[in-house]
Amino acid sequence: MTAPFGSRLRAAVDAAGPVCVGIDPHPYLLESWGLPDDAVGLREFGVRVVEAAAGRAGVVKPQVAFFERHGSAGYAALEHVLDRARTAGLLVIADAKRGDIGTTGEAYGQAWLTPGSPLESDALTVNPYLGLGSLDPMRRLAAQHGKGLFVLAATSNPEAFDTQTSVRAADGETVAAAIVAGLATDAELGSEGVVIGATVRLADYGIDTDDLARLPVLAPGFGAQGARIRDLPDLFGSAARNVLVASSRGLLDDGPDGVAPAIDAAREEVLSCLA
Ligand SMILES: O=c1ccn([C@@H]2O[C@H](COP(=O)(O)O)[C@@H](O)[C@H]2O)c(=O)[nH]1
Repeated sequence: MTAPFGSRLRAAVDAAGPVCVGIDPHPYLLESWGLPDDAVGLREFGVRVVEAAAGRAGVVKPQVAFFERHGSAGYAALEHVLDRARTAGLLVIADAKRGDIGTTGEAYGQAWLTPGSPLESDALTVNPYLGLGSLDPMRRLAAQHGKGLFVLAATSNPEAFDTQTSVRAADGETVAAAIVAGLATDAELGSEGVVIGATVRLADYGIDTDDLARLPVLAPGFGAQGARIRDLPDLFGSAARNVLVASSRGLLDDGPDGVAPAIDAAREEVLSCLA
């Protein structure tokens, strides 16, 4: 029986640190890495990031969209990268932001969260804006298979602000805070987590750091989007130890030989600011 995702995440972070390495093969990165913008280039790019991340970070996060650009060949490349990452002992969060009505959502869960599926990952980013309840089939599948979900709550992109800070009821709770409140907190570190951009201020969303005490927090926005690792304690307070410090371009921009040093530097900076 596989251990729950939350426990596996805690163990991975304790062993290798809280940096979550994005695998985002942007066309400009493929070119600067000397790789073709095709399935061969995607596969090589992903494998090089995995090799740099193994032992230096606990978690990688492939951005599915960049693989999807190349259709079925891109998906074959992604399957290879997922397998290499999991074989290397890295936890994989597939950043696909899936969400749909329940029956279709169940099929997404089967694709990404079922053991033996070609796209099997350890966790998946999911979109609750068709209603948190629409995620129930995926939540059941994740729990059944020891997988994780990261539910979009307060995303790093500025244009999400109005929707996610909307007050939905007389009690003044925001949409984002309601999503956080709706997640399972049945373990010291649960298997249902949230996506909260490192570019946002929790107070604007009515989210208290205590609300995050038992939730893994996937925090994109470090690096290229402007968030700074040294601000982690100010951004997340008492929940900072639950945060996966996610960065893609910031770790990838210096070319294939720059990835390992960039991960090392990020990990050291996180550990020193949390010490
Ligand atoms: O709120 C969110 C949710 C997901 N992302 C994703 O993270 C990476 C960020 O890439 P950078 O190069 O570090 O900016 C990317 O895959 C996004 O789709 C996010 O940025 N914000």
